[in-house]
Amino acid sequence: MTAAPPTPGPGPAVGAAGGTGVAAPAAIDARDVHVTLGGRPIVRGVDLQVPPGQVLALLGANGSGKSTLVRALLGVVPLTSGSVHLLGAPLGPRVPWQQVGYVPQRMAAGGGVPTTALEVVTSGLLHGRRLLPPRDRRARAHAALETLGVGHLLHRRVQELSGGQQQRVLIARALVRHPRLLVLDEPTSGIDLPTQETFVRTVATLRDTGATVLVILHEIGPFAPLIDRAVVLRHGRVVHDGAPPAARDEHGTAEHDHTHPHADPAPPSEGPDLTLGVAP
Ligand SMILES: Nc1ncnc2c1ncn2[C@@H]1O[C@H](COP(=O)(O)OP(=O)(O)OP(=O)(O)O)[C@@H](O)[C@H]1O
Repeated sequence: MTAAPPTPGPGPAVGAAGGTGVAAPAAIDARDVHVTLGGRPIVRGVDLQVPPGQVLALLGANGSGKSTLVRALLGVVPLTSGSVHLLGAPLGPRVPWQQVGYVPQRMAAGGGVPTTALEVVTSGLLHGRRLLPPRDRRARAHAALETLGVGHLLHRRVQELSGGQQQRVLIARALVRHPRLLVLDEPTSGIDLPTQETFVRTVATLRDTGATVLVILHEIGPFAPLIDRAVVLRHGRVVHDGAPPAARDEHGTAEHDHTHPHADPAPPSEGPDLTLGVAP
């Protein structure tokens, strides 16, 4: 019989939990993930292991496959091949979904149906095994909205709210379940600066509780101090994985990260060929 390999397989333990010597599973463990949509390969062989407590920014030009990758990681779009474990469980019913928060990109908070912020946020307390909200749902929804500075909107119809307010309601819906893994798809895009700063404070608070955060960003912007690691996609492949890329040259201002806003320029080529300036 051979000894266990030193490198972990799918669903590995990657860190020590609380000094007990018991290793905690990776929050995300994706191996050789491929996604084809409409006959076109969109995600092409992505490996991504995210240890518990890490704040990871997923960057890349428009159309590089960021949203598709995240949706595949969460089981929203099917994998063409590869494997994904979340919080130690293979993608599927064994994932503790009540501990996973997801804020999709560009979604109207009410989905066009007249509904209040309370109802939207409370829906974040439901999952496959809980079809009725808990009794303390109102207090929990209010607390989540308060975290984002909009507790006073609890009984307002979301259709009457501004884009930034609706975005805060959607984030509150993800936070109300106290996620161990929070995934945000461009939470700050098109949002006013005060709301962006509120998001950053909220993510910092969540990070301090040991949660893992994966955030798709067009601009690292106000998130910069929080980002432990940046992964850059190009044409569905990882072309950088490490420190956040440094802005440079004509893009060398704090306001302009060169991963944005240019569309993924050339047709897919074989192998990664993007050179990025990386902060030491
Ligand atoms: N359901 C789908 N069917 C076919 N093609 C799709 C589908 N969803 C996305 N695509 C294509 O996949 C590519 C990647 O899209 P995706 O939204 O993942 O990129 P992105 O990096 O998140 O872009 P952006 O920054 O603009 O949001 C695009 O060319 C898009 O048109």
